[in-house]
Amino acid sequence: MSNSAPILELRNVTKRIGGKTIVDHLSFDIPQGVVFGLLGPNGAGKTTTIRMITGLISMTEGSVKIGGLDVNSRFEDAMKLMGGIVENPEMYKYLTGYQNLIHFSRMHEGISKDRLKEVIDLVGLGNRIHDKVKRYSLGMRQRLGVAQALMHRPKLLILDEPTNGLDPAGIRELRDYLRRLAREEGITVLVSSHLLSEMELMCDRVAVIQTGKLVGIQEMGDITRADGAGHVRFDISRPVEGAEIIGRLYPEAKVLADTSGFEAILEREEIPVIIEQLVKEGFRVYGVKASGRSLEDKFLEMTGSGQIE
Ligand SMILES: Nc1ncnc2c1ncn2[C@@H]1O[C@H](COP(=O)(O)OP(=O)(O)OP(=O)(O)O)[C@@H](O)[C@H]1O
Repeated sequence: MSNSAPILELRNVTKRIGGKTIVDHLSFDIPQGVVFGLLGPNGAGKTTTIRMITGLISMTEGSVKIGGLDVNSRFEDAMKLMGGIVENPEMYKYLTGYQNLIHFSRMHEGISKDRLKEVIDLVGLGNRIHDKVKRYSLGMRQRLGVAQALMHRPKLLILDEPTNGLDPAGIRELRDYLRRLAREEGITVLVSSHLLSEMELMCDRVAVIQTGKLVGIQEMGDITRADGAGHVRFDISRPVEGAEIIGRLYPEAKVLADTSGFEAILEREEIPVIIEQLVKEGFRVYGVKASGRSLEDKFLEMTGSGQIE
């Protein structure tokens, strides 16, 4: 397998249950070493997709390859390349974190104590690993789960809704070490979430799914690029009046005024037209600032719905 070969390939992956299509011909590739997000509202089919990738349920149609190995025909070899937490990781609360890892290491061949130390350090549990799991915060249990999923050196780590129940500090921590895994260890990470803001911070690339269908794939770099459409802020005199004029000129721009100016979602080429118009109408323009478009805007544009958090 060359370095540029995708670590995960989905082709027309479909799940029908009782005549209902839950996942509908989903096709996408995930390259190595990225943090890839599966984003969609509740019930979009994220968990069902992940359960098919991890072999927990069968596909009705389509194929999944992990590291070029077909999950149907080469199940065991494909699974060796993957580590995942799909359902909540079942840890033994009355054992220490370390005892739990020792227990789970017996499910694989040849995991050394050195390797355990490595994964413990990687998830930052070094100073608490000999505490009982019942004393761990949710974030620490989550990290212990990741350590367990990583011990056999998988190339692909799959986490279903990993931020569920974490507080903002926990989410930031999780995000930082997932990104570190991708960067330093070359591990590819697939995470699912229904929270746009988290995906935007955590992922390099995001696939948006809705009612089981792929709506779009987006590079985070593209979304935050300032030369495409974006949020633009105009500081002007008489902002409410100015906003009204621009709103009439560009009804798609969602113009929003406040006391010192207004903001609008605009294409780059619309900006000089607006400046010209404002000056012509006698407004004083004190400043114009383009900022990158958020994933939320892009998500709304792709799904055409308000189903976001
Ligand atoms: N075994 C099943 N039988 C019938 N319907 C199912 C089954 N499993 C899932 N579904 C339905 O398929 C749809 C997608 O479910 P899934 O759990 O994959 O969504 P999700 O995107 O992961 O959402 P959530 O974030 O709520 O978990 C839902 O409408 C769900 O009710």
